[in-house]
Amino acid sequence: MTDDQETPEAEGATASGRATLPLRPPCERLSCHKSSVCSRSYFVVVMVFFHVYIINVIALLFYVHYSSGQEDASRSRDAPGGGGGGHQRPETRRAPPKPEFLRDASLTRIEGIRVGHVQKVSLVPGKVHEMRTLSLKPLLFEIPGFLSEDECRVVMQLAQLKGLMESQLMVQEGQEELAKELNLSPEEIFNLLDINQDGQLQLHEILTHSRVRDGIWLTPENLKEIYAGLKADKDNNGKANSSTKKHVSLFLSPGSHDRVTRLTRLPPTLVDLSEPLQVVRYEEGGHYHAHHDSGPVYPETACTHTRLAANTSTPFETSYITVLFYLNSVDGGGETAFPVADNRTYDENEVDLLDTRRNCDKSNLRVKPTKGTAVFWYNYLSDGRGWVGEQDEYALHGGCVVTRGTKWVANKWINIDPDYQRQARYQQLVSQQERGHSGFMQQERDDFVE
Ligand SMILES: O=C(O)CCC(=O)C(=O)O
Ligand SMILES: [Fe+2]
Repeated sequence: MTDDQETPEAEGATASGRATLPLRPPCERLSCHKSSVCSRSYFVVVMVFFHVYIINVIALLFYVHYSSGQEDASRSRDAPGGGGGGHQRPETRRAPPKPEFLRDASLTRIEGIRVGHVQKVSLVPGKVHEMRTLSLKPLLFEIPGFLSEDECRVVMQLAQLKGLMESQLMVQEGQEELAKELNLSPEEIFNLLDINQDGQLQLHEILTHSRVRDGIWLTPENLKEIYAGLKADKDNNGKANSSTKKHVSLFLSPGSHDRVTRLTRLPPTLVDLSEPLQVVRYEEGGHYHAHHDSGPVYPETACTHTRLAANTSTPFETSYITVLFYLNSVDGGGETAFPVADNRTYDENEVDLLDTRRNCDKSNLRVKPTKGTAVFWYNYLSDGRGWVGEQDEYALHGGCVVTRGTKWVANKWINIDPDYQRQARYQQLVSQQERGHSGFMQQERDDFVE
């Protein structure tokens, strides 16, 4: 290319005679053009991004607001008297709300970890107990020193006292023998019964221990007779009194279920509504063939403790957890046997594992009765959702023959209906009954005291 071969702009500029402007290279022009186009598109792109960003932020805010609104709605639906207003998820996505009295009723299951594992548990202030895993199938634990010596004695004496009361009411002729066996002074009896230790025996304190048989309770007249028999009613005014006031901690007093509640980590209501402690005494030669503490639940015989609510009480049959207390150390035999614990290998056609008289020695696990020790086990598996599942066939157990001395045990069966809704209805009925009953008790007390 020569010097004459100018660019068209250069030529034009020369021809027009206009002042020659410094020529900008084409690329610069182009760049200028490009820059203006670019800035517009750049602006558009930026604006688009900006809008998308704003829309995203708004959508996010809506989402946060919407989901917290849903939580509030479900919370208010669960709350007592919650109207369930506001946004609600479709019912299919949520289990039906629990009734108020079972809101906290998810059944905690204690982990066994492995056989021999020891975990520390805090059951009473200032004391730590050790809980040892004895088997995983059934989930079975042993807690030495759960009851003090005094508590063991009190439970045994109270059981004897109740035997005496029953004999006074039912079998007059057995009375003297039992009274001798009881070997308690009227004052000691008084102290055992005087739950609040106020030096007076209120009717409800007697009634706490006066369920004679299923559905049969002592009447005020019976109690007057018993008072007279025990010479506790010194003024003969139907109101018992005590001259000495000795403090006896009553394990069976209302609220004494605390320790069991702490041990099992179950909702307190479930423990409180379970049947009362059952004390059993075995003489030499006594035994108890292997059995389950709970039977299958059929709709028509459904959970007998549900029937209690309909005024036909006990026997209870659905023990979710059994807590067994050894009230004395047995001189010979009397172990609690778990024939198939952790291992179901026996040919059960050859060995009758239910027969504790013959086959206790073949049991996979035997617990030696030691005064104050408690063992507890789950008779049911979990349903995986915090409620009672299938019955645990490994929970089979029995009492081996007492070869020397006597054996005293107390059972605390924690009754929970495997049918969650039925348990809920039962608890509702009981709380209604209790509200009505407290009025009745007050009336009875007034009548009795004067
Ligand atoms: O006596 C024992 O060791 C077991 C008692 C028992 O299983 C029961 O009373 O249900
Ligand atoms: Fe049992």
